[in-house]
Amino acid sequence: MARKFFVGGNWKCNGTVEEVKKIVTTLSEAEVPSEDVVEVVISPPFVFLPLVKTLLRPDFSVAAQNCWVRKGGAFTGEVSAEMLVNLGIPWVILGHSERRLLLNESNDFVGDKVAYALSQGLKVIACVGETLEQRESGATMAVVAAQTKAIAERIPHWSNIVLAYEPVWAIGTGKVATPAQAQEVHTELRKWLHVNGGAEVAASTRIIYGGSVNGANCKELAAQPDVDGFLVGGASLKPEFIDIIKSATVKTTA
Ligand SMILES: O=C(CO)COP(=O)(O)O
Repeated sequence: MARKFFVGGNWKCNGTVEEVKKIVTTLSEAEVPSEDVVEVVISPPFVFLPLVKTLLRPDFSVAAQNCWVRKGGAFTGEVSAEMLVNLGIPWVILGHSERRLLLNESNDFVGDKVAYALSQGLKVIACVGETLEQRESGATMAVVAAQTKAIAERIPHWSNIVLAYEPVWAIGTGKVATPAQAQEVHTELRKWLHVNGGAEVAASTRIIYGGSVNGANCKELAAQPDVDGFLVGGASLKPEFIDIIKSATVKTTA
């Protein structure tokens, strides 16, 4: 099954109403490949989700950056999966390294969140990735496999999940993984999916790369056979995000 190229824009904790309107206008005016070629998902902070959803072009969709691990209730400061569904938000990013590391979200906790979000009908961008220390000690695959396993053992199927490989050392550092480094981990992750989920899951699950992706490096990364798209941070706030969306055509012209 062909894997449609996927480009996510993770705005993280950035933006004002004015900036949101400006970025969304830039996106609306851009000429990009059709929905058949690329799936684009924009992820603003919670407070801007309704505004972005209202203003965004209909061929792009929106994602929240997190949600609560179970049904909503007395959990001050949290936003539940049910609320996202109620607002018509189709996607949620879960397990981002900034939450794993800064907010101590464990593999089990992230796995529980992914399972609950899926059970409520959300689609999930599930993030995995190693720190520099882990990479240098040769633990990359063990780390991402453990993170993926904690998700896999809790979910009924992979059909509504995009797996984002985001090496922590490449996030916000300008130090992008080389195309070979990205391809190597993506291949390993696909093998892991094959062994643990079967041939169909391995062939159809999109594995996207995140970490210092920009307009200049996206094409070479996109050309890697197991790179099915990107999760973009800093560059998703800039006009070069459009070039990153356009890198999807590397797959169709290959
Ligand atoms: O964390 C990321 C996307 O989720 C990547 O961030 P940067 O593109 O800013 O490195």
